[in-house]
Amino acid sequence: MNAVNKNELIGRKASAYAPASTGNVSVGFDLLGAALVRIDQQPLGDTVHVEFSQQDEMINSGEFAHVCPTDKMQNLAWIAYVLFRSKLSNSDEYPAVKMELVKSLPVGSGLGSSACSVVASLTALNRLFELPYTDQALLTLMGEVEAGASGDLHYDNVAPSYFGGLQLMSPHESAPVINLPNPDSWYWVVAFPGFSLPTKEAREVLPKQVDKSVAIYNAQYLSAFVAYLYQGEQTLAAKTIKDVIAEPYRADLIAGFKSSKQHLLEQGALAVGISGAGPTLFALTSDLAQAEKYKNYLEQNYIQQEENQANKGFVHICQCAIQGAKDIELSN
Ligand SMILES: Nc1ncnc2c1ncn2[C@@H]1O[C@H](COP(=O)(O)OP(=O)(O)O)[C@@H](O)[C@H]1O
Ligand SMILES: N[C@@H](CCOP(=O)(O)O)C(=O)O
Repeated sequence: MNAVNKNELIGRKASAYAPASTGNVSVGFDLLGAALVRIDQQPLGDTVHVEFSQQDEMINSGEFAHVCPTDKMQNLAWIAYVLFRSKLSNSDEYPAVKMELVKSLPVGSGLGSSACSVVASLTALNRLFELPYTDQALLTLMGEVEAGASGDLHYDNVAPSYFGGLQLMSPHESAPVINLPNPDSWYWVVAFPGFSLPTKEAREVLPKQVDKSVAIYNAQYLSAFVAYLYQGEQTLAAKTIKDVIAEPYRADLIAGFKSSKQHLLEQGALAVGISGAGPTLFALTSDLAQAEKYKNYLEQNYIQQEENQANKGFVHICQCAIQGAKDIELSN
């Protein structure tokens, strides 16, 4: 491409919205994740707008812009862009990029906030550059950037945020994710208490090895969960959600988690667990009226009410989002 054509690209725009996700879903540590959509259809995720421009530029906007690093080289959305570009064989043929990250999720929340920025950024860029990367290549880039933030490679946030649905990571590189049947009868009540728990920190408390009995329980719960979903037994599947790997070590890091979990299970919740690495709690029910009750309870009892918090807590009723960033089209 010659210089004139390069200039002609200036002003071309693309955008992407990446939904929040809940990693692990308790029963599949680092292997299972669900994309989330609020039932009131309000956004719960990040949006990225990109545009070919004369010079590189990055701006943060949105409700949680204040929690984003101001130095663009520290911002995962921009780090993703640098990696995206570094692996393009014809990178020199394209102009600079102006990026706006509309940050709608708190950081260190357990809702895949870092993944949202990475997925929205790479999806928007792939559109802007006219799809140089396949889904699989893009997923690999997403995993690489996410690993830089959390300390370990795990796809359980980026995969659902990009593809939507309830995604199980496959051991086969050629088909890295399995889209499980969508548990459409479930309402996910997600409560972010208003304080952050960095994923890196929540991974450091986990033991490096697990007992044989724990490995067997984990295999039993996860395999039964998947089998029930394929049998259409969504309630049984939800009741099979149990975390024997991370929750025993992380629960004490999250003020109010144990008491809220006990209360919600007594009220009939199908499952209650830590969303991702926490501190967000999720509770499942197939009854919307119950979901509203859990929401009220969590607003009163799980959300931290202190003044001067950097983040405000929130509780939302969600469902598993069918669409991820890949299929959500935004008008610029
Ligand atoms: N755009 C971004 N969105 C979220 N986190 C970001 C972003 N850019 C840089 N970061 C940094 O990456 C780290 C993400 O923390 P992490 O606990 O993994 O978040 P989460 O669990 O919410 O995904 C934080 O140190 C945060 O400051
Ligand atoms: N599998 C990861 C999930 C981290 O999710 P996040 O939303 O807290 O970043 C883990 O449990 O560490």
